[in-house]
Amino acid sequence: MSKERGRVLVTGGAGYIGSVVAARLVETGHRVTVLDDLSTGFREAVPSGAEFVKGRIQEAAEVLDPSYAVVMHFAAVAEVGESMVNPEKYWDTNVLGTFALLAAMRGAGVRKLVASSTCAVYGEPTAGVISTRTPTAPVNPYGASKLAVDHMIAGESAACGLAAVSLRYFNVAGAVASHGERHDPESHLIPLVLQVAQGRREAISIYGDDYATPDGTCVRDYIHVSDLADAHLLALDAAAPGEHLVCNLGNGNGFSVREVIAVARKVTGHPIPEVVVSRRPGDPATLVASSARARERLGWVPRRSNLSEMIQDAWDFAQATAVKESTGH
Ligand SMILES: NC(=O)c1ccc[n+]([C@@H]2O[C@H](COP(=O)([O-])OP(=O)(O)OC[C@H]3O[C@@H](n4cnc5c(N)ncnc54)[C@H](O)[C@@H]3O)[C@@H](O)[C@H]2O)c1
Ligand SMILES: O=c1ccn([C@@H]2O[C@H](COP(=O)(O)OP(=O)(O)O[C@H]3O[C@H](CO)[C@H](O)[C@H](O)[C@H]3O)[C@@H](O)[C@H]2O)c(=O)[nH]1
Repeated sequence: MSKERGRVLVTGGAGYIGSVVAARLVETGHRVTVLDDLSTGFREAVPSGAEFVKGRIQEAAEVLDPSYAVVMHFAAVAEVGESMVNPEKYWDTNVLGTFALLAAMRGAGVRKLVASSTCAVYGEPTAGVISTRTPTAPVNPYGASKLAVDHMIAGESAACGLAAVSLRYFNVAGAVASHGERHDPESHLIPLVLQVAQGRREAISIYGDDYATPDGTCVRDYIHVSDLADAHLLALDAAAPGEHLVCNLGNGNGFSVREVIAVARKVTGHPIPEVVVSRRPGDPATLVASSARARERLGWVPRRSNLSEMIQDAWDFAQATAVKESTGH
């Protein structure tokens, strides 16, 4: 557990991953302020015990002051498909937004940052698992914008002594208590599959079955959001001033789209009909992590690596959310 007990600004703390980490920070005794514009997040996802400021990261200077010890930066636009058709939104929010956040941190003398990065920065590596030594070569504007952010953070660390950690998540899944994946419209595989099981969709569309993978569908490395929260707390004290530490976070196991659907059938007991449609532009065939550096530098060990448990937790969250929506509370 971190020794840090100063104020923490959590950008994007009304979103899926940010709200889970904000809740964990509150539980472990940190004073948390969430800054979120609610563009994709939900006010009710902000944990009780955290202060909430509705606003954009572009205006972070209005919130940050020297009482903050660290910023945890989750706020972003993060849809691969959308980034292919609306790339300027990705440069605007992810790059210009983070640029403004870093300037605000400099102005307020906040010298620690833990930021969300993504496996999308690696593009489509041809061989083996992806380590932090794998060359970065994004194949969509989302990944390109997040790589630009990582470069910006590296420069800030070198020039201004920022202690920074970029955590490159692979495919985040699962839920923790009342915090889970909830986007409107939803685009991610597991919540969509579960919407079929709930009767909210007729079938799950498989985006292509002609990839060079064992069953022809895309392979991803799914990581439980609770394990991600562990890594964020460990990251609080991991970098030295002037250092930009980059770690991958995944389990090192790949599951195809068809395997995910098969596990979801077992978890939900629903037949979950599938239909194969054309590929989604910008999707790499296979993304599987080596998290060796996270283990070495953060002492991080994933504890919830079972896909069936991740989908069970996501299912419990989806069912509880459906009840809340139907009863209004
Ligand atoms: N979900 C994944 O599998 C995954 C994988 C790799 C990386 N990531 C990264 O993790 C982070 C969180 O992703 P998520 O899945 O929780 O997404 P999310 O959409 O649930 O959360 C993002 C939050 O940021 C807020 N936000 C967006 N633009 C903002 C702005 N300009 N100012 C203030 N708030 C703003 C949104 O309202 C939302 O609450 C992102 O940086 C994303 O790139 C996610
Ligand atoms: O209805 C769907 C939705 C998704 N998929 C497939 O399922 C896999 C997973 O797709 P998601 O949309 O759930 O996740 P992505 O792999 O596109 O994206 C995730 O990983 C990215 C990095 O590649 C980003 O970090 C992003 O934020 C994060 O959600 C992909 O092969 C996609 O083609 C389908 O077949 N049908």
